[in-house]
This record gives sequence, C-alpha cells and structure tokens, in this order.
Amino acid sequence: MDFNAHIERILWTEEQISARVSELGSQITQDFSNSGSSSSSSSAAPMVVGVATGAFLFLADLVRKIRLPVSVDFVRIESYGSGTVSSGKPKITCDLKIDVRDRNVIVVEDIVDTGNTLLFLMDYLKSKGASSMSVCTLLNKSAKRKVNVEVFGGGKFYCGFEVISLSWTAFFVFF
Ligand SMILES: O=P(O)(O)OC[C@H]1O[C@H](OP(=O)(O)OP(=O)(O)O)[C@H](O)[C@@H]1O
Repeated sequence: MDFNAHIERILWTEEQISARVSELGSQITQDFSNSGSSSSSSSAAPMVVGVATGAFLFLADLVRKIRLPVSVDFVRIESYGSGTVSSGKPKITCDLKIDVRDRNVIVVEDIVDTGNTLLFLMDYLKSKGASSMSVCTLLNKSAKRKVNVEVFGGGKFYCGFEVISLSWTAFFVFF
C-alpha cells in the first residue's frame, strides 16, 4: 500500500511541526513556571488533558517539551463519528480518571474547528471545579468557528498553526 497516495499536499513539514511544538512547550513552561500556574488560585503543576483520539500524538510530543512535572489524562469526546461534518452535539465516551478540582488544566487538541468540542469541555471542566482552563491546539481553523472558544481562570489559548481555508486562499489569489 502506498501511504503517500493518501496525502494530497504537505502543509507543514515534520521539521516545521517539530520546531513549533518546541516553541509551544517552551511558552507553556514559561507561563506556568513562576506561580506554578498561569492562574494564581492554584499552586500545583498543570494537568494536561488530551482530547482523544486525535490529540494523542501531538500531546506526546508536546509534554516532552514542557519542563514541568505535569500530570496527563485523556478524555474521549466525539462529535464527528465516522463522518467529516460535526453533529454539533459532542459527547463524552470515555471520562477523565484524574480529579480536575482546583487544578489548572491545559486541554490539548489536534484541531479546533467549529469549537463545539471545546465549548462542551469548558462547561464540563467548570462543573468539575477546575481552577483554570488553557487550550493548546496543533491546528486552528478559526474560519470554521460556529461558537466562541474561550478559556477561563486566567488560562491562555496556544495555537501551533492557523489553517487557512481554500476559499479564502482563492479569494486572495483572485484579487
Ligand atoms: O471544533 P470541533 O468542530 O468540535 O472539532 C474538533 C474536534 O473534532 C475532532 O475530533 P472527532 O470528534 O473527530 O473525534 P476523534 O478525535 O476521535 O477523531 C478533533 O480531534 C477535535 O476533538
């Protein structure tokens, strides 16, 4: 089987992604080093929560670049099923194992698209008593956003790469 036959074009090389992941890890290390967190309400090292399944590889690369004793957990949230269009109704199909109460949580995503998954997760983490929520996503498709993606408790939004939609690219080429 020719693996490359499934790749239409390469947007970012392995080297570019690796360099960007290192930058994100350094930024997070810096932001969470001084007071133990970006929020003043908790002194514990941040808890990194990957949204499975998509985030697992990015998370593995990212945590090796964060020079802090982070704890790691996963939550499985699905909204696409086997399709490519979001149902708009994310659901937890595998819950967190670690208690997030009074913790500063960094949610790690492979991609933020409509924003529905993060909005759902933000409400969930708030209901579980997390002190703050930051987001670190490898890819961000802000042109596809349907709901506002917010952080809370002094958290930050970290983004690896912004994905420009083809229609916008065509618009700029045309003019
Ligand atoms: O911003 P949104 O429109 O909510 O989309 C983003 C979410 O969609 C994908 O997950 P998916 O539901 O496909 O599950 P998977 O990671 O298991 O493939 C992706 O990994 C994000 O979690």
